[in-house]
Amino acid sequence: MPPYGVSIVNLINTRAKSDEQARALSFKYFSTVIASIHVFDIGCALALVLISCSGDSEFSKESSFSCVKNEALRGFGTDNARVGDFFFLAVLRLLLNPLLLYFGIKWGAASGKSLCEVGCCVVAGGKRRMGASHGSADSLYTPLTEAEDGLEADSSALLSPTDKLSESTEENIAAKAAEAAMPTKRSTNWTNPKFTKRLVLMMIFVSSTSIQVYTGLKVSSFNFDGVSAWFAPLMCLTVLWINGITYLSRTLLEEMTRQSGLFLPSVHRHPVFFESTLAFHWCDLCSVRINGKDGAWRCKLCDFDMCTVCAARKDSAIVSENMLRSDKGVKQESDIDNATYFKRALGIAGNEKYLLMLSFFLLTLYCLTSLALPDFQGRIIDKVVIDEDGDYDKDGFMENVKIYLFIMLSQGALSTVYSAAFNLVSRRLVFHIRNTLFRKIVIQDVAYFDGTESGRLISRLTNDVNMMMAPIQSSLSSLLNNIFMLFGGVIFCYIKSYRLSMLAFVTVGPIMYLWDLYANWSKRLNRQMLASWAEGNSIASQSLSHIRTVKAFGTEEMEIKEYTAANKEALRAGVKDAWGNGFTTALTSYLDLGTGVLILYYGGLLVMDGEMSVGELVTFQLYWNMMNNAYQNLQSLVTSFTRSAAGAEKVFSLWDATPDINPNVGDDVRWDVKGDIVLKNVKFFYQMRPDNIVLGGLNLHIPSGKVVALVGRSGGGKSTIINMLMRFYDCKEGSISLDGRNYEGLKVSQLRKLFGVVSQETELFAKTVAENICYGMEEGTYTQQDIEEAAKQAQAHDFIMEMKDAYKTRVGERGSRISGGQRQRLAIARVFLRKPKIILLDEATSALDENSQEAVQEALNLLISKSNATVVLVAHRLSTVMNADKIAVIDKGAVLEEGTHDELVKLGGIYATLVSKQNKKKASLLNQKGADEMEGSDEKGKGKGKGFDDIDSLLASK
Ligand SMILES: Nc1ncnc2c1ncn2[C@@H]1O[C@H](COP(=O)(O)OP(=O)(O)OP(=O)(O)O)[C@@H](O)[C@H]1O
Repeated sequence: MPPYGVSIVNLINTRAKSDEQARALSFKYFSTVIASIHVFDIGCALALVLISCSGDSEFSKESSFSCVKNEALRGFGTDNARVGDFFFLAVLRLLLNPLLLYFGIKWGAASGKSLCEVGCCVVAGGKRRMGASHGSADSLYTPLTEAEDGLEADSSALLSPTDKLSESTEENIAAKAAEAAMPTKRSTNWTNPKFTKRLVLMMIFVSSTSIQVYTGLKVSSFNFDGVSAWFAPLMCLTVLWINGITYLSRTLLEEMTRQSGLFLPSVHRHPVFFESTLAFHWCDLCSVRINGKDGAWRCKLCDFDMCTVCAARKDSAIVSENMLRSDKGVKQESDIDNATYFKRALGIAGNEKYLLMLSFFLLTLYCLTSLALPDFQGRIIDKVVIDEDGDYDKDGFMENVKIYLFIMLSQGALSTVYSAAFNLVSRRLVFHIRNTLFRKIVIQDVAYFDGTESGRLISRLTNDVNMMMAPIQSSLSSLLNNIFMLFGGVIFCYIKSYRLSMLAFVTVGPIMYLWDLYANWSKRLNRQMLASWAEGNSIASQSLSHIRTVKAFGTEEMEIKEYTAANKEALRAGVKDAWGNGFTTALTSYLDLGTGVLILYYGGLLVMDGEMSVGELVTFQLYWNMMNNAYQNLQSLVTSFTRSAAGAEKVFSLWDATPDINPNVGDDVRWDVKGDIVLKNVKFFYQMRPDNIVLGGLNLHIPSGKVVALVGRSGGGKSTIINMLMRFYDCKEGSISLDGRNYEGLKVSQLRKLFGVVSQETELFAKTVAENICYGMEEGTYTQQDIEEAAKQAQAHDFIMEMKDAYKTRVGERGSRISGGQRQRLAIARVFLRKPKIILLDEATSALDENSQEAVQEALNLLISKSNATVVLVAHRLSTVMNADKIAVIDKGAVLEEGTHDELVKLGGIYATLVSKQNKKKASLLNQKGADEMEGSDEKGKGKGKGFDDIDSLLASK
């Protein structure tokens, strides 16, 4: 039995929109079914009494009412031919069960208030608060980054979007949440809800097991001679009703008395439940490790954890990581329940429908052969037993052996073909899903990647797809197989001997109950164990990836100690679980074995009485085992299926998500682009930091063919302007136009082809130098000579030729095998090769040392002078911007000054101050250098010239 079982209640919970609704739904469904079963139960018992009454000549003379009354009172003790006790016990169940449930729910309910009661719903309120949605009507957005009245209505909405999200509740919800979810103190008095609940659960278990044992024994020893043929099935049904009522009542009680869950539809699709022991996990919203002392919220259906801090934050739904977001905000993930998942998965499998149908057909045949086998095994045994005439039926024996052999061989062949067919379907599906999903990920907006870790995306491509495919790959076939075996097993058991079945079924309830108890306990331990392993892995991977630092600091022993401690924690939980598992296995095995012994003992008696043959007894045993195994397999399959649906939810959400900046939507860029760009009243903030308004109404004209330099304080928004020019993001307000055409109306895949970019940190691929230079160019549009020419212009050819494999040298992941300056020159070579209309240089030399800077700067100067392109240059040194056609001083998201160098110096503003500071600094450095030279010290002056024209340090100096 899997420790992470998913119950019917969990599935019902996913349909609710609040905790109260979840319980109300569970109550409605469960109580209706329980009440119906009670009606059937009483009906069955009454039918037994009536049949017994009408068939008895002694009673038929009496009035029907007194006949029923008398019959209902008889049957206990030695009166084995009467069924009044069945009626009496059914009435007892009808009275006792609701009473126990009532007390259990009333006094066993967890005392903590629901989170919504204490105000945590403010987090969930994203959806509730915001009615309007972005974009098109069919958009799935939960419009979290937008205030209710829209950005246009009020610029303050843009300036502090999170303020708009806050409602009056500013209390410390985390503390309240924890308090609400804290289990009540341990005590064993009657007022303790936990104790009361356990007591009631125990009473339900004991009462139902005793009634079941009594019923089983009664049926097995009942004298069926001369009674109606309806007696047997009606009595058998009684056992089914008892088991049903017990299981449903227990589940209902657990659900109605559990701690309150939390529904945060804007953060996670399923309800989450507080777990005080959840440690070593990582919060899925902030990626911070969960502190063991605080506990956390956990989804029972999928692997989603949320720390108490995130649960308390009112902006969790806006800035949380790993949410499905596009340029305009967080999108709501698709709501995929088991049925939808199944339909969609089959929809994808639609291309393979013939193969799939063939697999199902073969599987059905396989199941039928499996169900036929035990019967023939029994027949063969019967043929080797001496019959009444003291003979063996040799012919019959041979015939049955032949049929058995034939069925076995066909079964083998069928299983080979159907599993091969299923395998084929699943492999083709995985191929299709992976390709489509990668495509879907790559086309997402840059905003999506801002809030997602690449590791998660890789996991989505691998783990989530695998998890989602698991049922189709293997479970689907075994699901059908086991359903067949379960129902077939039960039916054949009853056909072979309902008396034996009745007796054997007595043990099913207790076995299920014990496994249930163990599963709940083991679940906690297993989570602890997995979390400790994850912790160990994290320690190992961190120390191995930073092995030089570990060695330099001599912290090998410390790392080993931490790693061992995490593993020790896992071992501790593992040992506990092993004991628990051993104990439960022993107990349930005894019950299982007990059932086996019971079957053999009572079956033996039936054989001796001539009621069944030896072969039939063996057949019964085989069907019983078949049914038992199928039941256990189904338990884990349902869980795996539900978990797959949870994995599929993420995959399908991404599958369905269309980016707001769709690369292939918009007008073609067909005209002869001049490169004249106008930014008009552009307002912008990044989604992950909506409180930080980066551009607050920026206006800037970038004339075609000119060099425009952006200067200003770090964090002022210069790189953001470059991002906006590349249309990585759209403006929240205002507009950008290219040659008079609105950016947002243009096809972005074509727009981006107009640009050549050299950024602060050049990202190279783990490919060869040549492949990196021509990255993104269509084959046939360039030659090797073009690549080399571009490299020469970018001052990269010499260092490339110095490498052993020259242009075929592989540069390593992110270009790690070459220096920063060399990487930049390859980036410049890319631009030379592409010959773009617009060149964006975003502090291309800032991450380099003095020597590399010079070489790269030279290459850049050449690039600027040779190309007729429009150039936007973000610079951190005054010397690089002085020759620009236009200099714009950017600070706090606005253009403070603009003009040529001379104009700005004349203006006497910030830029002029920078220039005069630079001049002073230069003079003082020269003086210092002169003094040093006179003192004969070379060392003192070293490095002081560095950054004398660095804009940031000039702005910082007084
Ligand atoms: N992806 C992002 N998500 C959230 N905030 C961001 C992101 N990128 C930048 N910021 C923030 O936006 C503001 C402007 O950043 P930007 O990189 O545009 O400044 P900059 O002027 O280019 O600075 P620098 O000269 O240091 O590169 C900063 O406050 C920065 O912290």
